[in-house]
Amino acid sequence: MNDLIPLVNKLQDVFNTIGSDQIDLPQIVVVGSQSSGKSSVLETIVQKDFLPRSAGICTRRPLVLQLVNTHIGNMSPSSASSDSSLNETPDRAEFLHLPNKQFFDFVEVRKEIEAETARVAGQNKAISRTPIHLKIFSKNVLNLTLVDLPGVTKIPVGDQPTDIEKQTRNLILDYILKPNSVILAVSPANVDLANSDSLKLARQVDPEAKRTIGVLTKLDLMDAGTNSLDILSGRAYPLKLGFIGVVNRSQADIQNNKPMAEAFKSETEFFQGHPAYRAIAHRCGTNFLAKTLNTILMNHIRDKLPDIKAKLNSLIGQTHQELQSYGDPTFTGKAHRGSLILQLLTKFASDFVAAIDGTSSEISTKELCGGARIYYIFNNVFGAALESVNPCENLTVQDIRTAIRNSTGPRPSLFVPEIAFDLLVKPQIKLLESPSLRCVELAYEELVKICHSCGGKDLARFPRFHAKLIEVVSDLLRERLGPTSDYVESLISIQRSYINTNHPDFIGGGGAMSALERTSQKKKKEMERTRRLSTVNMVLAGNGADSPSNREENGEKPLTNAMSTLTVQSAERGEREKPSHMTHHGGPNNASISSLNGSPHGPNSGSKDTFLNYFFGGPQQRMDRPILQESPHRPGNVHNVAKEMVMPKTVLDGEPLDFDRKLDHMTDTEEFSNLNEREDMETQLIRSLITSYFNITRKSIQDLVPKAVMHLLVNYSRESVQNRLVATLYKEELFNDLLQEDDNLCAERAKCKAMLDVFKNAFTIINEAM
Ligand SMILES: Nc1nc2c(ncn2[C@@H]2O[C@H](COP(=O)(O)OP(=O)(O)OP(=O)(O)O)[C@@H](O)[C@H]2O)c(=O)[nH]1
Repeated sequence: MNDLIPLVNKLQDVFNTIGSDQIDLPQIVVVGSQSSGKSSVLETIVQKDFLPRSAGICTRRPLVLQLVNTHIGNMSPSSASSDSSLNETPDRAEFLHLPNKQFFDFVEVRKEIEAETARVAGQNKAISRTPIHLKIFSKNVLNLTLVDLPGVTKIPVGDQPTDIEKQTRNLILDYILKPNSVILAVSPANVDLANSDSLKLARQVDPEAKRTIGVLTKLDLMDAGTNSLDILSGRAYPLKLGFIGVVNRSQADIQNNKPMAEAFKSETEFFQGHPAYRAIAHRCGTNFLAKTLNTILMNHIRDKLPDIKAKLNSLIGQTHQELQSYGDPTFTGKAHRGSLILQLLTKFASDFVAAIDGTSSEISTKELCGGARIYYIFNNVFGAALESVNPCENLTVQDIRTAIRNSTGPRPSLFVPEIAFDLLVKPQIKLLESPSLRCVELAYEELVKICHSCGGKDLARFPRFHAKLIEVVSDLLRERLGPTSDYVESLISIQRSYINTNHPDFIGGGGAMSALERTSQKKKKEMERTRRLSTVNMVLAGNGADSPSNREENGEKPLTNAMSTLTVQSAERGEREKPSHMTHHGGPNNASISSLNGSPHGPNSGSKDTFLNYFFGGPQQRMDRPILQESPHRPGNVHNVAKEMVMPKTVLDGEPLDFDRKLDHMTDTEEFSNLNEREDMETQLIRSLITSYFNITRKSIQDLVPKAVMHLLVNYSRESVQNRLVATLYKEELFNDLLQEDDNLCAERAKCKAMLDVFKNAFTIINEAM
């Protein structure tokens, strides 16, 4: 049983070698406010002057103190040569940070503690969390493991930081929070217990007071007539482990170098001679405290050992697993290099393919990744980008009019020419190029991202190999980016190279006209309604009516007039051009006129035969476009209307034409702002034709670009990645370089290996002891 404390000391030693605090080993933690007498208690237990003493704060680093009783043979393995020599060994001390040095002079021990404290915590009054490990071998001590902590301070002194109180409290809490710590709460008897910092802290972490043992110091300094019997007998403040009263050396005793043995004697005399404590003297004093602590610690260890063993078992499992994750260094040897390279390379390639296909085992449930992101790019990003393009983007009235004029050449504009539509729609199709190329880029960027996430933990071990794999796949992707972008660019060029007005979905001239007519009629009706309302208002106001003739005088021509004009022209063209399927008669094409003017045949019957249908794809004319020829039959009225559209008004009116001025105004927007009704109609017509054709092209681009990206970029790289990697990297001369392990990883593996050894060692120690 008495071997249990050395056992924990052994475990502590083992864990100290790797600085691991994963196992919460049973230990006694000494807690108290500054100058409450903590160090004095420890010194009395050890029966040696070995701790720093000064006016201010002395303990500035945790001191883990292992007391080893040499009388019963509890020597450290390093120093124990034979059992017979044990009793002859003088008391000595060893520091963990000075493994090869033994201290026989305890003044030197104190100096070393001071120097080591200053080395880490500095020369001022600051504190540090790094513990000092000290082992004392003596025949006068009982086996114990105690931790002396800095005392709780309230006000910073000297160079102490302003939050010194918080720092100290946190440090103390770190130690006493561990469930396997027994709290030795030191309180000076000459201060009211209600103000005891140590008991307050202990209660925070041990509210049931199960693992707190109280120590009352300075009982000799209590006011005359007062005593702490209530506390010591457990009536004032109940603790399961009880209170023990001690009397340490006073400052004067220390200064006078009062020997420990004498201090012991004085303490015993104090309790035995004190009227209040005489009855409990056998349960007071440092000697009794040391014995009690020894028993408490042993019982505590005995209780906790099965848990510690179980914890060690699981730690061994975890650490073993972690060690495996760093890879086995033996497999990088010459005999295995080739197969290792091939295995990692194949894993990388299959990760890449799996990420694209969405079959990866590490698929995220938090965000879109891999192939799903490519799908998202196609359907959402690219789709939305295409949808946002306005078919008539940057297309002003002026552009349309200029295009119409330019496309008629030196001749006056008679019809809305196909060439103008062609001229105008091509640059609009070009607007689809930029989002399409961006779609290629985005898919490319996604593939690059995918390749960066491939390889997993196995490859983290070989950073150079990983980087090389990424480089090769990135090169492959970059190679494919050019051809894919070129192809997509040519898809747009293909669309622009031939404007297929025969496309079944194209609205055509007839459709556009009908739509326009519907809109204009709607507008007209609205205008009529407004006029009627205003007429009523005027009549009511006693004013003249706004007759239709008046309106025409004011230059307001009904829209249908212009439509009729266009239709009449179309009839005339029909006459002149005589498509083979049309009947050859002298007058205008009545069917067309009637259809545009809302004939009972409806817009879908005769309207297809208007001149616009002819140009922009009326079903009958699409296949057999007639040759233009001058018709000898031109009814006067039609001729005049057409003439009016062809000839500038000034010429008709006989006014002299100022050519220079007209030339200046050719590109003047003002000219376009005063469009006549027919010109307005033409512009609107062109716009709706462009929109219709653009929408057809957009739909087809939206369909073709993702297909091209999948075929030329995604599927290509997916299928060729493995071959490319093997061809580029599976080369004997590269193996050494590729299999260079990461330095950090090697260090981590070594640390992990050491940890595993420690856990295994600790497990064996416990197994042997139990
Ligand atoms: N008379 C008397 N003086 C004591 C007793 N215990 C401690 N002292 C004195 O109180 C002062 C502080 O004691 P320490 O043991 O240094 O107190 P500490 O809690 O370790 O102090 P820090 O480590 O600085 O927090 C010293 O001068 C001791 O001599 C006691 O039981 N009786």
